[in-house]
Amino acid sequence: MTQLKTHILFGTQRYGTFGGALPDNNRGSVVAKIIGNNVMHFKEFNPQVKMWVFEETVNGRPLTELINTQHENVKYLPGIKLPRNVIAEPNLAKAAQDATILIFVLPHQFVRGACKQLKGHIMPGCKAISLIKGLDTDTAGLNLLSNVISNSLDIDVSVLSGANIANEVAQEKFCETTIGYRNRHNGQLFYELFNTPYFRVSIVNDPNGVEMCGALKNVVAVGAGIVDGLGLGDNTKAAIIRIGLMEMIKFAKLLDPSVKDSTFYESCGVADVITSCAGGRNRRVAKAFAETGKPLDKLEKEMLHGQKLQGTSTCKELIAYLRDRRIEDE
Ligand SMILES: NC(=O)C1=CN([C@@H]2O[C@H](COP(=O)(O)OP(=O)(O)OC[C@H]3O[C@@H](n4cnc5c(N)ncnc54)[C@H](O)[C@@H]3O)[C@@H](O)[C@H]2O)C=CC1
Ligand SMILES: O=C(CO)COP(=O)(O)O
Repeated sequence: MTQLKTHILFGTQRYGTFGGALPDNNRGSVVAKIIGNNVMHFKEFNPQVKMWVFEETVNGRPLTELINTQHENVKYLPGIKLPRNVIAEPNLAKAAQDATILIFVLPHQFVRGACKQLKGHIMPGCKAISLIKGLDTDTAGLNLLSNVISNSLDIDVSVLSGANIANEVAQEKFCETTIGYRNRHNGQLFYELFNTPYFRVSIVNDPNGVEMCGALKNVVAVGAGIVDGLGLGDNTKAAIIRIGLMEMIKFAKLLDPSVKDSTFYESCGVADVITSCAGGRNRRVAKAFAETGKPLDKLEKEMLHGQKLQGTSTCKELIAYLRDRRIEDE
């Protein structure tokens, strides 16, 4: 309750949700649904949620206009009603205008571009949370996307990650998720914003651990997909999952020795590895790759509407990092 009073002193809060997604997986809209409902329950939150949507034409009309009139992302999340207080906005700077909280839910390759557009257009003291599962691929060396956002915009960035396949969350099937905070006050604020009876949030003071889990599990899921595509069986897949999790821990600690073991037992750790190796896109595309031998970019076009598979780009970053370290060590 102390937290709530403090928020009221700050005045009302506005939100910008950054993201959209593919037909079978729309993380941005799913999150907008959760937040749109939750802000109605706490009076320190402004009841209007602005959602930046990468604009496109659907049946001859702008997608944002369709969302705002039908309250449904008819292209990417058909059949799921969005709360009426969620307003789609095609202009990024306008969507972020007046926001005191920014939620980043977009594919990793667009983060730097979005930050560039946002620079100089956000409220002082604004705070952010990143739901992105991937690593920055634009610079040499490994870089967390929360750092990219934080350094570009000079704001505090928490992280949310977990076993959260978007379709299932959209249907309100029970799951857990993990928020990693740097600033406890912000962690608690984001707990209030995201927690629901079907989307149960835990908060931990290990943002780097939470973020690395979300990026690294994609690599394990690619391995699981290859095992499935080659028909190697469930025992082999279980071995990939077990060894993969151990390697995730080892790698995360190599990058940041302060990462906590306990984080890997949260939803962002073991649970996300399991769900991604069972039902995620990384697994699905890798399985098709092993089965058909088609080039990856062709499969990305066919199965991901041209978006990049996160597991493989993360793999490339990890290999380059390990290679550079070995060279330095020698
Ligand atoms: N889909 C899922 O089940 C989950 C996704 N996530 C994470 O959420 C983030 C977003 O993932 P998804 O919603 O699945 O999207 P996605 O990876 O399927 O990408 C498609 C989305 O990117 C948008 N887009 C295309 N061009 C763009 C541009 N130039 N700038 C900005 N956006 C553009 C499109 O509007 C489309 O909505 C990713 O980091 C993902 O790892 C996290 C948990 C679950
Ligand atoms: O992160 C996810 C589930 O938690 C979704 O994984 P994919 O990106 O492999 O679909």
